[in-house]
Amino acid sequence: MAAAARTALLTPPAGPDAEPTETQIDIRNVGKVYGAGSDHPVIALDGVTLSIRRGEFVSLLGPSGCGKSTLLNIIAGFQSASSGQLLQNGRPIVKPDPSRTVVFQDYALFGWMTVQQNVEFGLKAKGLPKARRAEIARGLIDTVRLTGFEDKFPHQISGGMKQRAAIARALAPDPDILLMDEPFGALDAQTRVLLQEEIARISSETKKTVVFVTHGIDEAVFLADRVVVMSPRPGRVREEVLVPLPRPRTAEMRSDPWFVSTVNALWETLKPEWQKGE
Ligand SMILES: Nc1ncnc2c1ncn2[C@@H]1O[C@H](COP(=O)(O)OP(=O)(O)OP(=O)(O)O)[C@@H](O)[C@H]1O
Repeated sequence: MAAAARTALLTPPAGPDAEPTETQIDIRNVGKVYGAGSDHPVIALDGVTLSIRRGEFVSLLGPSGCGKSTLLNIIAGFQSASSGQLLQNGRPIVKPDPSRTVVFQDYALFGWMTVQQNVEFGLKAKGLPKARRAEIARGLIDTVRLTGFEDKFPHQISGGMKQRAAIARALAPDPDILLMDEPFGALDAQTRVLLQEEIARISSETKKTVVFVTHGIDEAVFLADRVVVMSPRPGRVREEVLVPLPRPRTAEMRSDPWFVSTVNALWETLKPEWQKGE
């Protein structure tokens, strides 16, 4: 992307509608080496520094293998960084925690549980009485527009519905941070667009902090307040694009001139790397 355009896009929103500025996730100079000490160590991340504000929707965009999932797993607490520091509200992230939940590409629903039971599962750790769990789960099932499918098992519903159920389950513990790893990657193009609109709506309504990993440039821009573009491996933050589109995001915004030109500019920047990674 041209430097002038990038500078313009990086101008923060100001005035009464400006987003709150409280840092929720602070990633400081994080590196990750797989197989350190082996003959073939893989440097997945190198010096990643990123601050994410409470309530912000950040898309992590980059070519295959640049370390997006690694970074997400480190934020989740599933993996540890090899170097650097990761803080949530000023405290080190050392293990998984219900304040950060994850939605994966492959849904990760329990096949032997109904939609309702899957969503309730996310509430078990809270120690709530059964009736209250059922009530909260019904509300979340309604939020993701799955009412009427509570008693279906995962094999009885479509991929898009499975992902809606997985989103409801991830929202169940009322996390501060929702981490999404290519959540729509396995869905057909139409379902993907519909679910993008749903997650845009849900994230606006619930005001969660969202970190969304994707290869999809238009998806990254459509959903995010900020697109963080990563370099090819070893992954570093290569550029950041602030998205000035208002919320709630609507389908028409995909034809907004700013949206179209930004997606095109990002594609021109990333195309050579995508081609190399093919
Ligand atoms: N457990 C592991 N052991 C060794 N290398 C790994 C491991 N996990 C990931 N890697 C390597 O680290 C690099 C980053 O992987 P990662 O999955 O984080 O990238 P990504 O950007 O999410 O890729 P994709 O978009 O294809 O999912 C890749 O080269 C990958 O092969």
